[in-house]
Amino acid sequence: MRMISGKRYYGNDGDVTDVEEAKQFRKLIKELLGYGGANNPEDFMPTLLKLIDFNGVTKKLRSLAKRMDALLQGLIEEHRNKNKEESNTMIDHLLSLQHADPQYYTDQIIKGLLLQVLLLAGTDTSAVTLEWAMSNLLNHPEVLKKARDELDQHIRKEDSLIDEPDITKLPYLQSIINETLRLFPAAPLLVPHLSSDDCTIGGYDLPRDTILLVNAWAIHRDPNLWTDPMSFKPERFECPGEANKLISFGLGRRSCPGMGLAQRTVGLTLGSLIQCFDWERVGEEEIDMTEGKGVTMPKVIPLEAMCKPRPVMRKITSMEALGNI
Ligand code: HEM
Repeated sequence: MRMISGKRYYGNDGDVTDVEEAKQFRKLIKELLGYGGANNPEDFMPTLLKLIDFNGVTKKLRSLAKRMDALLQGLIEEHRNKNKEESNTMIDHLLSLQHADPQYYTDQIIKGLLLQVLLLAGTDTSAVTLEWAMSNLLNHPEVLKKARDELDQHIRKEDSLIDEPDITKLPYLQSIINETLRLFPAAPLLVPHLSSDDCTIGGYDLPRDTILLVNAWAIHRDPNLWTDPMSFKPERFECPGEANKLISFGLGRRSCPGMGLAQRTVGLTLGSLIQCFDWERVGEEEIDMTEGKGVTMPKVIPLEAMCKPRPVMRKITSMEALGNI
């Protein structure tokens, strides 16, 4: 949200911009993601069940949409009334596009882009992938060490931090992300598709207008496709072509348009966490890897870990304190 609106909504109360607004935002996002993963019987018997609003989902969704719309409209108005020189957020940029092309960039379109593309499709997917990646690393210290060695070898200067161009030159870090997306895809059933015509998939005849869910989670663990599928082994991606078997971002025309951005942000954040801190589990026992419900497959038990700054971090913070950065 800091990129989108310049406000911080997550963290401790002392860190967020407006405690009440932050609480309201977090509650709305949680509700929204919960409904995204819900199996709604109305989708399967629309005519009959919609009439009686079978389990009240439609009503709850309408109320949720109204509250979310009001929050986003409030943010747009705040930015509209702000001094443009002071602010450089995504809302500001979308408002300047509105200025140039008011017919297309209406408030409605801006709210849709903010909510669906940036917040729903872009944020939680990348955040849960990072959490699963860190959990895997903490359960496999030898992999964590290998990743740290790769980073230290590549970034030799002791006061330099990993930057975006480094990511493509860190194949082991990339393999860790691929292996995380294989075992814990952030969209395990991708996004529901609807057949626009009669078709045959995998020997099954699908009439037009059938909802089709692709079980990426199961395909990524299929022993006919992967050797030792249940084990976390980033090295498997050293074999050319293995990464092409992943469908964590979907395939074809409706595949994820944010794939490049996600790979950069997850790579840069994970690389920075490994480069800047030494990590350990809180206790002796392994991190629990049980998957929870929800459209982006969160962990049932959120990750908790201990970290200690590495020398590069200490160097950079002391240079910062001296005003050299
Ligand atoms: C690790 C991070 C991410 C994962 C695993 C992921 C995965 C996916 C998947 C599986 C789909 C559906 C593809 C299909 O059904 O065939 C999708 C769609 C989409 N993603 Fe992502 N995504 C991620 C990050 C992002 C980011 C950062 C953005 C944008 C900022 C984004 C924007 C979208 C949009 C707009 C769609 C809908 C595309 C359409 O319906 O045509 N995603 N994503």
